[in-house]
Amino acid sequence: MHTRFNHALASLPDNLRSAVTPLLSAADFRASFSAEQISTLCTKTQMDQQQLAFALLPLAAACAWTPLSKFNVGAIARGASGRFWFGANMEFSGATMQQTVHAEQSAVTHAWMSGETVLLDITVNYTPCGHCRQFMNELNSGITLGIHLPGRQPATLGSYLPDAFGPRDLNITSLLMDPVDHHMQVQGDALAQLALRAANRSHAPYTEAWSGIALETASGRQFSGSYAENAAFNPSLPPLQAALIMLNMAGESPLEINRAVLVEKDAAVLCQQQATAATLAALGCNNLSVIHPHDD
Ligand SMILES: O=c1ccn([C@H]2C[C@H](O)[C@@H](CO)O2)c(=O)[nH]1
Ligand SMILES: [Zn+2]
Repeated sequence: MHTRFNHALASLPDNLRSAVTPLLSAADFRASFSAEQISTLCTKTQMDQQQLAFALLPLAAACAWTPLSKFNVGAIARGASGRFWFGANMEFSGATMQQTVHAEQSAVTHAWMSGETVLLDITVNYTPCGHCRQFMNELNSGITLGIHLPGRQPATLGSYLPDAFGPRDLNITSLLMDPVDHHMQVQGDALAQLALRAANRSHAPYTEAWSGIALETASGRQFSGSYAENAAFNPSLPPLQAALIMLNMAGESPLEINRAVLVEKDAAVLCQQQATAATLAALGCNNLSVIHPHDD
């Protein structure tokens, strides 16, 4: 089991701690539980799914990477598949504040990158900031997404974001988590192909500046991330952040990246390269290659 869970695990009720420890200890644990695992945990703890989500939040928050604030936010997104997806905030020393990942963005992106196509709700240990409310308004579940906070009545994103500005205001019908394929192609090794697949799945209906990245860590594992654009532009999540979320959820350190390949559409109106290189450099990785594919 990753040592980051030790402290949070000790704070859980006894029956939950004993039921969840073997799951956290699995070699392939990636900060997510299947519907079947959730139902077993509910039975063993006599909790319903929502009580369980609240009870698991300390484990999600234990995944936070917070060198700046030491303020650990945990989120758990629940997919239509019945899976629970952890999310946690990530901050980067030596980069800019804009590179920060919020826990809600982490949980949403974790689910999306893993193949979930609809989210039902999200449970968070603090109230979602305005930026996260706007980020989540890009989802295909829209304002019906459930929001669960400790000590509050369950509510919808719509009630937390009245008078919302969203994709429809810009006549966009393709929403975040809708499956897409941009059919770009590149030559290159396995890491380049992984980055390409991420770019082909990216959500960038406002600019069509599709991009994706793949990272290889010192242990040889590879992680990819797709760009997620937002109707309000600024809350967009760059591809590097999506890949860092996946790397972090899998229990790897952002300081152990050896190599990165960024795939971004040729002659696009945006450019991820400089910002990506700057944040990677802050994490000690100066080995970024960039590939510009063409449409097929
Ligand atoms: O909705 C929120 C608000 C803040 N944070 C994180 C961002 C930053 O890392 C830290 C302090 O704002 O908390 C979240 O993850 N979600
Ligand atoms: Zn936020």
